[in-house]
Formats: sequence, structure tokens, C-alpha cells
Amino acid sequence: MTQPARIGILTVSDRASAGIYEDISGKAIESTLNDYLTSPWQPVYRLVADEQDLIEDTLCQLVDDEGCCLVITTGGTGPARRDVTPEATEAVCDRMMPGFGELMRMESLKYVPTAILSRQTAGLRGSALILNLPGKPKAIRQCLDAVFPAIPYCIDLMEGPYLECNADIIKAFRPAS
Ligand SMILES: Nc1ncnc2c1ncn2[C@@H]1O[C@H](COP(=O)(O)OP(=O)(O)OP(=O)(O)O)[C@@H](O)[C@H]1O
Ligand SMILES: Nc1nc2c(c(=O)[nH]1)N[C@H]1C(S)=C(S)[C@@H](COP(=O)(O)O)O[C@H]1N2
Repeated sequence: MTQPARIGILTVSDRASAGIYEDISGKAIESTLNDYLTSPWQPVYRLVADEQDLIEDTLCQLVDDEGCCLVITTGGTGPARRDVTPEATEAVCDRMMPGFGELMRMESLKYVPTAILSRQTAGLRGSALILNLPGKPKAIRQCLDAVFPAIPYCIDLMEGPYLECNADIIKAFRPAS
């Protein structure tokens, strides 16, 4: 039997990590992926404060030790002084994938004029894709609906697990070979 794909979910929030509010956004990532994916997958969940070292260490752990082919972060992408998720992402990635951030911001503008305040980005560490989402729970689905169609093929190109999607919910695009 094929091993389930391991997907990291990293919530970056001072208040959620301190227990001041519940981490709704991390849960929204998990339920969105459950809606999208028909192939077996397993979430690897982490919740940390907005500290760059901590975010970097956790991203490295999720990719290098936990074997995640995809890590989706939420929070810490804005202009506030403590928002450092994009910096942490860039620090641990070998190559950046700027198109993901561009498309998510463009789509998010359909919902909120403050979409441009997110510095969300994406990049590759080894054979894993790291993708930043904003912290707001509503942003999760809005952003993932925009970029997820390209993610299974991106992971194919890095020789990761073959992700299959429920085509009634999200259409993964794989160019004809
Ligand atoms: N993980 C989360 N779960 C639930 N709600 C969230 C989460 N992250 C953000 N929010 C909501 O979105 C609002 C704006 O996000 P903001 O970026 O200020 O959150 P944050 O990064 O968690 O803040 P901080 O790290 O300062 O505690 C928050 O006030 C909260 O209502
Ligand atoms: N789709 C979507 N994108 C969004 C938002 C949103 O509500 N929906 N909020 C914006 C706001 S108000 C901010 S400040 C930035 C950064 O949010 P973060 O610091 O929580 O990551 O994301 C932006 N992008």
C-alpha cells in the first residue's frame, strides 16, 4: 500500500499559540485539504509564536525530519513588526516560487482591499513546497482555491507523492505529457 502523503500545517500566531484564541485557521487548512484530496494524506500540525527562528526551525523539521512534501503556513504575513513568516520561508528555501503569492493576492483582492497587505510567498526546500497563507480563517479557502490546482503537478515535478483531487471540488491541472 502507498504511504499517505505527509502535509505540514504550521500556524504562526502569538495569540493562538498562547491559547488566547483557538487556532481556527490551522483547522481550516486541514478541512480544506480533506475536501480536496481523494488520495491518502496525513497532516503534521504545528502551532508557534511569531518568532523567526522558531518558524524556520519548525519549517526545517517538517520538511527534513517529518518528510512533508508540502507545508502550508497561516499567519504572520502582514506588515506588523512581528510578521516574519515570509522572511522565515525565504531563509529556509533553496528557490522561491513568486507566482503563488502573486496569484493569491490577486484572487484575495476580489474579497478584501487589504489583500495587498499580505507578503505571502512560496518556495522550495529540497523536494517540498512551502506555501504561506494569511492568518484570517476566511483567507484559507480563498487562497487555496486559487493556487491548489497547480500544486499536485508541482509536487510531481519534485518527484513527491501523487496527489489526487476530487474534481467536483478542485481541478488539479497536469499538462498532457
Ligand atoms: N490561527 C487563527 N485562528 C483563528 N483566528 C485567527 C487566526 N489567525 C488570525 N486570526 C484572526 O484574524 C485576526 C487578524 O489576524 P492577525 O494577523 O492579527 O492574527 P495573529 O497573527 O494571530 O495575531 P498575533 O500573532 O498578534 O496574535 C485576528 O485578530 C484573529 O481574529
Ligand atoms: N483572502 C484574504 N487575504 C487576505 C486577508 C483576508 O481576509 N482574506 N486579509 C488581509 C489582511 S487584513 C492582512 S493584514 C494580510 C496579512 O495577514 P496575516 O498577517 O494574518 O498573515 O493578509 C491580507 N490578505
